Amino acid sequence: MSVTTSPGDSGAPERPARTAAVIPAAGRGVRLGPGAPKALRPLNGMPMLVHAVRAMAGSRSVSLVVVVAPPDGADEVQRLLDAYPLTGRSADVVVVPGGETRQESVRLGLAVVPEDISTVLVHDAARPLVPVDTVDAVITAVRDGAPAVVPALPLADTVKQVEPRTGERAGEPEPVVGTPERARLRAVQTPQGFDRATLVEAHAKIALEGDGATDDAGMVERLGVEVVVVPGHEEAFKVTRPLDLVLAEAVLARRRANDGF
Ligand SMILES: Nc1ccn([C@@H]2O[C@H](COP(=O)(O)OP(=O)(O)OP(=O)(O)O)[C@@H](O)[C@H]2O)c(=O)n1
Ligand SMILES: C[C@](O)(CO)[C@H](O)COP(=O)(O)O
Repeated sequence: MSVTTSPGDSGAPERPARTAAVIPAAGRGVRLGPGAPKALRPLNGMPMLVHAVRAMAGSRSVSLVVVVAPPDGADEVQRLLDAYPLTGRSADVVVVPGGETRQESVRLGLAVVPEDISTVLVHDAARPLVPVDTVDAVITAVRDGAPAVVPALPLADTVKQVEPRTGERAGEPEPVVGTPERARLRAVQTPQGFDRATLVEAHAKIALEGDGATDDAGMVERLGVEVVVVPGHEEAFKVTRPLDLVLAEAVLARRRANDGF
């Protein structure tokens, strides 16, 4: 494991080390198609992961960022982060090797978060453009007492539940078996924010049971602990398929035009 401390605001007062952000970045990006691991692909010339690290470090509350690299790629990721140091503020950035699944990668990242840090964010490297206001809204809700917080948006599409065909009928059109009430559904984003002890317990339980979940809040739900929602942001979308890269470049071009950076 290696540690990089970025150059920070000279003379800025020390903040207590209370919020850490774990960034799982160990995925291959199969749905994005052939090429480098997804987190290392460039957006406006800078790796997606660096955008995500800066998005987390952009919150004044975040004092530690744990990047979970591909299992055999921690050194490469460390070199890359060294090449793109944080600008404007300081946070410690730590790189650890990840695992075979997102869940395992988060658990490995969480393992190096010091116990004196009470609030932990988990943020996909694949959501590089989340605005800092969304990050801060999640942190505030946790600090105000919620053990688990997710940013989320209402759905634009109607959602159907289907019954996959199996056996001789595999491949035939799937039958619809339900239409959940759209007004009560939310599309969940990251960063998801947690009381550290709750998240550690949730990951330990799921690992012990050999079970899986597609997001961290889902694991906490299984403890019977309440998860609450704060407003997400359309720019916090996940880069999953090739068209998402086009959208991400367009968002960055709009930011450059608006902010002149
Ligand atoms: N073994 C894994 C798998 C995923 N992730 C991370 O979890 C986040 C969300 O996962 P996803 O978007 O599904 O990324 P990939 O697994 O890379 O995508 P795909 O399923 O298309 O391969 C990403 O930042 C990804 O790097 C991880 O850290 N470790
Ligand atoms: C955590 C997540 O981004 C919340 O929407 C999502 O569940 C990750 O799913 P993926 O299939 O690993 O991209």
